[in-house]
Order: sequence, then structure tokens, then C-alpha cells
Amino acid sequence: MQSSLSLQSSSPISTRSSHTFDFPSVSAKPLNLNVNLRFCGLRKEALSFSVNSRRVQLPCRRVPSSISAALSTNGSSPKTFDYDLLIIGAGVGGHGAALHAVEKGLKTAIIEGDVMGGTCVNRGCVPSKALLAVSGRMRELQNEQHLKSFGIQVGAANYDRQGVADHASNLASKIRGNLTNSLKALGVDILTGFGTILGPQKVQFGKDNIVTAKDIIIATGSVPFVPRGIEVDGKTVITSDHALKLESVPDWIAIVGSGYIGLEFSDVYTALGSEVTFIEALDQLMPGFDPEVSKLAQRILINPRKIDYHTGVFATKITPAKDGKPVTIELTDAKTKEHKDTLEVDAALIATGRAPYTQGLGLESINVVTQRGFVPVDDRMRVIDANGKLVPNLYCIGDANGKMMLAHAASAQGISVVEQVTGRDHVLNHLSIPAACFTHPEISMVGLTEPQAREKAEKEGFPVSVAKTSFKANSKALAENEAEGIAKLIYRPDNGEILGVHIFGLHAADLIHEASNAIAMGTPIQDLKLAVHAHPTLSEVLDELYKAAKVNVQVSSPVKEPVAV
Ligand SMILES: Cc1cc2nc3c(=O)[nH]c(=O)nc-3n(C[C@H](O)[C@H](O)[C@H](O)COP(=O)(O)OP(=O)(O)OC[C@H]3O[C@@H](n4cnc5c(N)ncnc54)[C@H](O)[C@@H]3O)c2cc1C
Ligand SMILES: NC(=O)c1ccc[n+]([C@@H]2O[C@H](COP(=O)([O-])OP(=O)(O)OC[C@H]3O[C@@H](n4cnc5c(N)ncnc54)[C@H](O)[C@@H]3O)[C@@H](O)[C@H]2O)c1
Repeated sequence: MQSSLSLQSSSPISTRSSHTFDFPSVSAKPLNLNVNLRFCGLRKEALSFSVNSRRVQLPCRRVPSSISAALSTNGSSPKTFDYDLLIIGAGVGGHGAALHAVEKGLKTAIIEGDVMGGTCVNRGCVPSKALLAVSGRMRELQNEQHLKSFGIQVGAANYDRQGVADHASNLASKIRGNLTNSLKALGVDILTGFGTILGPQKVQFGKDNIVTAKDIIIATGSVPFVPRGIEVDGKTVITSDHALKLESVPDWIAIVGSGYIGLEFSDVYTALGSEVTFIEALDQLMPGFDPEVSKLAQRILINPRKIDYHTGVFATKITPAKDGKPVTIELTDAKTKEHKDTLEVDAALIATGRAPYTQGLGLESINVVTQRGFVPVDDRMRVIDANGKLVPNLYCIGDANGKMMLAHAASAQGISVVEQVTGRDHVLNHLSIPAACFTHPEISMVGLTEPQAREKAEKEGFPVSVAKTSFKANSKALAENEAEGIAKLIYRPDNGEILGVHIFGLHAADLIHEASNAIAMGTPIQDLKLAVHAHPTLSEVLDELYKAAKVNVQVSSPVKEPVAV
């Protein structure tokens, strides 16, 4: 059985020191742990420890800067710091940054004003995927024809609403616990209270606690955006925060907005028996996706289901149900601005985007003016002040900067910042960050859509080509009787660069990573054509895609001598 050990440092470690701990172990025998810290160069230390006399030596690492840091960027900067890195907001962005900071040897603290884990864990990715796991199973069990095609017969599928809701909330608590424990185990100090920036490198949290840090990351996230005129009562007119609790499954629900949240919830509600009406301001549903993919997705995710829609209209006034009257929704034509229709439904979910949560952060104390609430940053997430100058030692990651409102983007931005503050310049390529919508089947994408790629190509003067493959030719998808889907590759035929990949089909969210990693590593298609995929797997959809591309250059990497095995 393995024992895990955690080294917590709440005071700066800067000199040679040795500590011996006795602590109960998971094995029958108590462990005797002897820890040695040894200076081995400028602001570096080597950690060695012995467990029951067996010695383990870890390599030289950067040590916290608490003693040495004395910045002189501004008269009011502190001379010494409580921490190397202070993160405001313990969502996935803050968590990712903190873990990487510890790995880099930074003394790190994280301030959280509400529950640990932020949006993703408590009110976003995690509970929504729990609900989608249920909707996937319900869909399968309700699809008699699909089951029959395998020779399977089952009785009528049903569900217990509270049981489904509990699955989502239990999963959120579990992952919140894991996230909190991982920070504690690595020695990240968790400071509880609302954080406000008082000046350079100085933050107040809670009522009157002040803490200083060499570098500060703002990671305060976002909240649901509710347009003016819409009254949310939390019961019949709701946001995703309420919907994830699944307190009811309305017979008829209007979903305002057909982006990620709207689409995922349409999958959940229709699987659980609701009828859905989409209200979308733009002229087509799913306007954020590649147009060809959204067209196919509409054929499969919308048309055969109990969903109707109004496009090109704004929901300008929504009044909750009251005194036996239904929810009323006034629709206004997006172009003429004239009243178009009034709908009466049982409930309305407002999924019209998210607003950054940056109020009360004290940005004015450092001359930073937000843009529609978002903190302005450069491509290294360095905060830009009202005069267009970089604010020293201040960064903003995740939803609060609005670059890309995705959990893994927030975390990747945090890691990028930590790389920079520990001496390695790093710019994150946002075009390599994948995204996925977890409907049944899933939609995933990375890089540019076809219209975006064509616009860029015209401006910069390079050729663009498109290759496509269908899941219908994939043995694994056929075996699963789920061959409805496409993959689309947008690329430069002159050099083999991938500009974008879009997938709609079974497990699209998992499949996209091969393409996103290729973009991140700069691997051209002519090299990818030679990569081998196991048969029969869904990954062969991408193999086919690369092979279908017509690139005008040969293999770019040197051909290695074959190695005998
Ligand atoms: C329904 C839904 C489903 C989603 N599904 C996905 C998905 O499947 N995949 C995906 O990639 N993304 C998904 N997202 C988006 C994802 O949740 C966000 O992009 C992500 O949570 C952003 O992380 P963050 O760290 O920037 O902010 P948050 O997660 O919002 O965390 C910010 C934290 O900061 C705290 N805070 C704010 N101000 C202060 C302050 N002044 N002092 C102290 N603490 C403060 C907040 O309490 C919060 O805990 C989903 C979002 C929603 C709403
Ligand atoms: N699977 C995922 O990764 C996932 C899941 C959910 C949410 N998210 C993230 O959360 C963020 C918010 O999601 P979202 O779906 O709320 O936003 P979104 O920006 O994806 O979609 C909002 C939609 O609402 C429409 N709209 C806005 N105002 C309207 C109005 N008054 N009337 C009618 N239509 C209106 C917009 O045209 C748009 O299509 C997204 O940026 C997304 O990145 C990600």
C-alpha cells in the first residue's frame, strides 16, 4: 500500500534546515520521515528526505522569494512579501496556477470569497456533465429502434428527478473536496474572504487582513449575464446556476440563447421529457460553431427532438409565472426592433452568455479600467492600465479577462503566467485550445471556423483547403450503430498547417485532442499522415481526415533510421 505525504510550508524556506516527523501511516508500521533542505545556488534549494532510513534526493528547485524580493517599481510597493504568488479566486484557473506554482517552488496562497472550485466545479462543467451523463443514458434507453438494431429489448425507461439532481450535486461536492485537498496537500495557503486589491502587490481579504505578494493573479471568473428586461425569480425564470439544481423539469421551457449552455440544457431537458423552444438573437441556431457543423448538428440535435425555435429575435422582456399565470416572453425582431411575438411557457432558462465578476476588486487603486467588466490583458495575461501601460506583477486569467471562457483555458493561462514569473517567457496559443459541447452526440472544435480561416487567408494571402470525413465509414462507429457525424479539417495546402478542426459525432470531445495537440506542437499534416491509429477506433476518423488532405509538400521531419526491436 502506498503512503502519500505532504510537505506544508507556511513560513519561508530559505536556509538549510532539517525536520523529523513521525506520523501515522496507512501501513501497520509508523513512518519516520527526515526532511533536508540544502541551498544549492542562487534562490535554489535541493530537497532530500528519507523514509525509514531510505534516502530520496530531489533536484534543485527555485525557492520562494519572500526574503530576496524587494521591488522598486513603485514607491508604495512593499519591500518584502508574504508570498511569491497570490491568486484571487479558487476556480479552475486559480487552482491550475497554484498547482504549477508549487511545482515551480513558489510560496503560494489563494484567496476565495465563496466556495472552493468556482463556477466549473460548483455551477458549471461538473454538475452539467453529470446531468448530461443521465440524459445520454435516458436517450439510449428510450431509443427503442436503436436498441432493437443490437437485438436488445428493455422496458420503459424512467428517472427519479431528485436522484438525478443528487448525482449532480454529489459529484460537485466530491470534486470540490478533491480540489481543496490537492491545494492543502501541496502547501498552498487557502485564505478565506473576499479579496480587494489595495495597491501594488497588496491585497485585503475578509474584513481587515492584508497580505502582500511579489506577483498577483486575478482569477475571479464570471457569473450568468442576464439582459435588461428579464426578471429572474430562480423558479420559473432561471439561469444555469438554478437549472443545475434540477429542482423541476418543466413541461415546456424556453431557452434564451443557443450557445453552449442552451444546447447542453436542451439535450438534458428533452431527454427528461420537456419540450423546448429556443430563442436566438442571431439568424441561425448555434451561431458560434462552424456553419457546416451547426447545420448538421441542427439536423440531429434539434429537428428530430421536441424542440422548436425563433431566430433573429431578442427576448426583450421576460416575466416569471405568478398567480397561475405562465411565464411571458416578449420577442423583438433583431433587425427592425419591432415587437414580433409574445410566448407563454412554463419556464425560461436564460443562457445569453456570462459577465466577468470583477466588481469590488479595487482595480481603481491601480488605475485599471475594465472593458464591459473584463480586465484588459496582453497576450501574456499581464494587466493593462488606463494609460495602456502594463501594471507590474499583476496578471488576470480565466473568465475575468474574457479571452476564452473555458475551464481548461483558464487553467492554461494560469500555468503560462507561472512560467513567466519563474523566468521562462511563454505565450499561450489560444488557437490550439480545444472546445467541446457535450450534447449527444458531441460537438468539438479547435482553431478557426471555415469563414474565419477564409477571411484570414484573404487578408494574409495564403491558400485554404478543406477536407472532410464521415463517421459512416468508421468501423467502430458502425459497430456502435452511431455513424451519424462528420469531421472537417481546414488547412493550408502550401505548407500543411492545420487552421481548424471541427467534429460532430460520437465522442467528438475526446477525439479533438489529437488535432489540438498537433496545432500546439506545430505538427504539419504531411507528418500526421504517417501517424498510426489503432483499428477499429473512432480515432481513425482523424486518420482518414489527415489522409484526405492534399498537401503540396512532402514529409517535413527527417526520416529516422528504422530501429530493430
Ligand atoms: C453551465 C456551465 C457549464 C460549463 N461547462 C464547461 C465545460 O464543460 N467545459 C469548460 O471548459 N468550461 C465550461 N464552463 C465554463 C467554465 O466553468 C469557466 O470557463 C471556468 O469556470 C472559468 O474559471 P475561472 O477560474 O476563470 O473562474 P470561476 O470558475 O468562475 O472561479 C472564480 C472564483 O473566484 C472567486 N472570486 C471572485 N471574486 C473574488 C474576490 N474578489 N475575492 C475572492 N474570491 C473571488 C469566486 O467565488 C470563484 O470561486 C461552463 C460554464 C457553465 C456556466
Ligand atoms: N461545454 C463547454 O465547454 C461549455 C458549456 C457551457 C458553457 N460554457 C462557457 O460558458 C459561456 C457562456 O455560455 P452561454 O451558452 O451562456 O453563452 P454563448 O455566448 O455560448 O451563447 C449565448 C447565445 O445567446 C444569444 N443571445 C444573447 N442575448 C440574447 C437575447 N437577449 N435573446 C436571444 N438570444 C440572445 C447569443 O447570440 C448566443 O448565441 C460560454 O462562453 C462557454 O464558453 C462552455
